[in-house]
Amino acid sequence: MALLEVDDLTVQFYTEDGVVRAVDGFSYEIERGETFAIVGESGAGKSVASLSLLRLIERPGEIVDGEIRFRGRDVLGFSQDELRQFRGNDAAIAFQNPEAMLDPVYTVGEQIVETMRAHDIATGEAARDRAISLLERVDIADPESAYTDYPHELSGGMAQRAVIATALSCDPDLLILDEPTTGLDVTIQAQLLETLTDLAETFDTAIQLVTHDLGVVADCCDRALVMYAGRAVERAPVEELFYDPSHPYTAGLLASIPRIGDGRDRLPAVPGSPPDLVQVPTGCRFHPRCPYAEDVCATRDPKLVELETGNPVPDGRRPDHASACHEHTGNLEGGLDYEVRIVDDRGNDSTDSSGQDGAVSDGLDGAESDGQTDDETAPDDPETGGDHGERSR
Ligand SMILES: Nc1ncnc2c1ncn2[C@@H]1O[C@H](COP(=O)(O)OP(=O)(O)OP(=O)(O)O)[C@@H](O)[C@H]1O
Repeated sequence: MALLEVDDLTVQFYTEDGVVRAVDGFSYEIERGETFAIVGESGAGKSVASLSLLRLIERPGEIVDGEIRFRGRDVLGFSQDELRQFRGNDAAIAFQNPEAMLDPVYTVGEQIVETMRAHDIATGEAARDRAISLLERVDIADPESAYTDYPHELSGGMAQRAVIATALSCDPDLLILDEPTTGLDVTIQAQLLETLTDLAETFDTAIQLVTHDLGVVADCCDRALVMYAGRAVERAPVEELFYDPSHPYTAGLLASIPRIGDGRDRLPAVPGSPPDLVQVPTGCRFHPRCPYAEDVCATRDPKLVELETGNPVPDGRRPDHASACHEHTGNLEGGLDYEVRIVDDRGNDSTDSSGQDGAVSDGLDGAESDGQTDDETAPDDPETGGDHGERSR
């Protein structure tokens, strides 16, 4: 049994413009201890999907369908008491904006201790010691001093670490991190990602990482799900996603990551913008932006299918690699093959390609799992790809 199973999750917001289906029939699962990414452009529904896990969707929003199971328990059926226990003890969330999570009138230490007290984890001296050791675990240089600091006395990176320490204080099995590195300096970002990878291993904590930045995914995730207009369009182990993307949207996102040896002045982004979620396009939601769209794409909604079999992904089954594109159900007349050019740090090309017209992905140094992080290179070096967070938006 997976740690977390999400089946057919559907979340709506009732707005003046109409019903926004922010998450629509969304399914995935996370195993114990794994680092799983949900990636996509702004407005794809990543945060709404994450908030739903802790039942934090508020009016005018509502979870209208689907199931969320945590270690087999039905989260949507929890009583208020069970929910209170679940939040923090089983699953915790840390948002991009530390200011929104840390109360300015209490010290960092007081906030971590209070979280532990509220969840019956520790009180008094034991809570203080545990808080300081957590601040140390998230690599805050002087944890004793950070303990007595007010949030405004911490830098952005340190405040983000304090938020993560708070989220970890009740030893959750699942830590949800929503854009944890956005807005941070490249070097700090790389250090934080390293800390997260270490934490996941040491605490055996699963991480759901929400990001628009595929570079971040390459740095620290095991598997990833690409989300577009409320739906999963591709799911795969990270290496496979980078080296063998099977959805044109994923390939488009990959093409906008700067990389070593990239001589382009401007990085291509996926053309166009995400659809209005009140009135999503018919057929494949991505078809108006897709360079390969054929007639069938405008009329028929592609299901998420396993690439190996071409069959829909059964509920509760973890696919190796799945994609929601007519290409993989044989409905497209022309075939899609992306050219993937891997450029190593010596600038050598090794192109693995079946080649095709107008391939969009070319070069993926971010996928190399050689342990090298951006902090080993100059932050403003255009060849490091370190500022991909800004540019891939
Ligand atoms: N409180 C709300 N009221 C109305 N609609 C909302 C609300 N919150 C979210 N939405 C809708 O849900 C969609 C998905 O929002 P969500 O925040 O999950 O996107 P995201 O992928 O996390 O993007 P970002 O990275 O910008 O946060 C939005 O485009 C918006 O239409």
